[in-house]
Amino acid sequence: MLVFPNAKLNLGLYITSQRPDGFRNLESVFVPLPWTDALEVLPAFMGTETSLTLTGIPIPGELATNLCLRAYELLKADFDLPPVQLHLHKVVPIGAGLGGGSGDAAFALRALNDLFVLGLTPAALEGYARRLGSDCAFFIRNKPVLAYERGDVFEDVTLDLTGVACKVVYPGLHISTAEAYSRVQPRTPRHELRTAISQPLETWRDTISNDFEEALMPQYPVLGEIKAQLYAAGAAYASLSGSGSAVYGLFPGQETPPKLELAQEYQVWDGRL
Ligand SMILES: C[C@@](CO)(OP(=O)(O)O)[C@H](O)COP(=O)(O)OP(=O)(O)OC[C@H]1O[C@@H](n2ccc(N)nc2=O)[C@H](O)[C@@H]1O
Ligand SMILES: Nc1ncnc2c1ncn2[C@@H]1O[C@H](COP(=O)(O)OP(=O)(O)O)[C@@H](O)[C@H]1O
Repeated sequence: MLVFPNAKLNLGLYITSQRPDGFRNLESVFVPLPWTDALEVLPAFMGTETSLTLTGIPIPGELATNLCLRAYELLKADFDLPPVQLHLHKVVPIGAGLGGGSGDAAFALRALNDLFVLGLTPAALEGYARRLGSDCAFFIRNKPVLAYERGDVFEDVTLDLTGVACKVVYPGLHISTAEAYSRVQPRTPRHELRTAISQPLETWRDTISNDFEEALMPQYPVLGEIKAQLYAAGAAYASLSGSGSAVYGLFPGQETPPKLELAQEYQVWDGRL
């Protein structure tokens, strides 16, 4: 079975309070971004052990800690799964605020559920996904949602960005999510996100923000520079995604996003949501 785990963007991100479990409560709108990895999930050859092979962007950390294998082990603890042969071709930048690893984990759960006919409901899959990372549960629904608490409790949101031209710029800084959180002081959001997101996209520039920007932009000026370039090029809305370091711009009404003069080592995704 071949699946294509996509990335996500955060439209607004407010870190509202510290939780007793060490995590922060947040408010954010998550939307799928069709920048994808490719993940193949097959039953292993008879007599062979579970394996994971990797191509594409190198993934830091031990192979055993890869979220695809962790997803398999999590289900194996509850179901009599046979050994599997996994192959991940990594395309989505890592440590970019695009949830690439979380998407792999959620798509691995979904693929294993389908391949071995486990009969898990979307709600049950979300439960497993939550145990692999705060962001993972979103990728089970994989449609725009308002996210709360650890980023794993959702409310539906009326938002149709289908076809909106989008540019994502990844300047190659790997920012650790835990470190980024440690730099932010939780506070009450200045605008109500549910109300702001329901207004025309052109108003978001004044009403929707990401708390990580204030915390990270002084140390990494390149993030603010890319955001300014996206606005100068005509973006109706531009922001850091998640805890960075990817910055995106939305260009409604345009066929394709405009070209930008960027440093060569930056990775760019141009497309439509
Ligand atoms: C910031 C966000 C916004 O969507 O995305 P990314 O920038 O990572 O894509 C997420 O909250 C990232 O979720 P995820 O990447 O799954 O984080 P996890 O693995 O669960 O946690 C990594 C670390 O981030 C911190 N953390 C994460 C989520 C949360 N609600 N509060 C936290 O304080 C904790 O220090 C935790 O140890
Ligand atoms: N399949 C995977 N793809 C990417 N990162 C992974 C994967 N499995 C584990 N990781 C670990 O997850 C971290 C990055 O997660 P990712 O979701 O790509 O970034 P972000 O948190 O910025 O959205 C890295 O430390 C990486 O080692």
